[in-house]
Amino acid sequence: MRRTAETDEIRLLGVAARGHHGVLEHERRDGQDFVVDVVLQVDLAPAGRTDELRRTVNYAEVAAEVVEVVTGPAHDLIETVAADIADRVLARPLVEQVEVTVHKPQAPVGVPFGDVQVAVRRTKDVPVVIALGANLAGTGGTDPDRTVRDAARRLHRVSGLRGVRVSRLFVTAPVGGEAVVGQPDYVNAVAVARTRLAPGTLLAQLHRVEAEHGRTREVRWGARTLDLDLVQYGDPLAGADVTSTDPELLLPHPRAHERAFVLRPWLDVDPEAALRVGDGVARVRDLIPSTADQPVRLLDEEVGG
Ligand SMILES: Nc1ncnc2c1ncn2[C@@H]1O[C@H](COP(=O)(O)OP(=O)(O)OP(=O)(O)O)[C@@H](O)[C@H]1O
Ligand SMILES: Nc1nc2c(c(=O)[nH]1)N=C(CO)CN2
Repeated sequence: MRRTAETDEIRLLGVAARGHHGVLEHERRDGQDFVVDVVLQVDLAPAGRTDELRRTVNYAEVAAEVVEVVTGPAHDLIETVAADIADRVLARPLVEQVEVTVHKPQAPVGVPFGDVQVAVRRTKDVPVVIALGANLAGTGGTDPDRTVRDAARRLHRVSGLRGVRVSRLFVTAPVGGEAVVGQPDYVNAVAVARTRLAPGTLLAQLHRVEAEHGRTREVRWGARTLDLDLVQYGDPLAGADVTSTDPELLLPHPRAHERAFVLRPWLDVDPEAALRVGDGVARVRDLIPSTADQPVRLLDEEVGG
């Protein structure tokens, strides 16, 4: 079945408020009525499944945001009003695309007219970091390094991901204390990309790729044919990353900052990489020294190229 988020929508129509936007002096002075429609693309399947408000976008909050912009500082153009609203609504993690229409029915047009509207559409485009790992043979006995390479290639075909770049492959000792004793070494890599998908939708796509490679979810920290973790969603240096304490999707990944098997490949693909750690933001290159006790080596070094 086609992913539903591409078709699911919340439509908030006819939000009315008085504002002072306009080029003419009397518009600035007297104000007039503005009417705004907001159409949000949001994957509504999780909310439909659980009946939980936190799994969708609260349209009352969006309406309040619209009124705040319309009644807020005056702009010359309704284009600016529409773009402001669109940017604010799109910053909500679950919103993948937004279309905002601003109507100005009392605009000084000079001739009889029905309505004037501007409509802007904005699509999410967020940097993301995905960690790949494998330490068991896949379906048909595929080696872990082959599985990681295949999965990395597969990421290029995930609808809603673009600009995928993948690190070289690293061989890493299993991390996780007692739980990983006796496990074979892992092959790890990190992919950086941009996405228009909401975090949960992207994670669902990653789970699908894991399943295609024969991943079954059993023991926590158990050996696995393929593990894809969403390490970070958004740019922490711009203060534009999503943080989440939902156990189904913790963001940033709570253990990434202490894992050489994530940090080393990440630095390999992005020397300027930065990660939110608690209240601060650290460069990945500065986090690596404290993981020096975790054995990590380039796979290519091992096979001589
Ligand atoms: N940032 C995240 N990326 C991937 N899965 C996450 C994330 N945050 C929470 N999870 C949840 O963790 C659950 C268990 O995932 P998984 O079995 O891959 O954990 P793990 O790989 O054994 O441990 P770790 O999370 O320490 O790497 C998943 O069902 C998923 O919903
Ligand atoms: N070296 C290494 N150790 C791990 C890894 C991994 O990918 N590489 N993944 C784990 C759980 O996701 C637990 N431990």
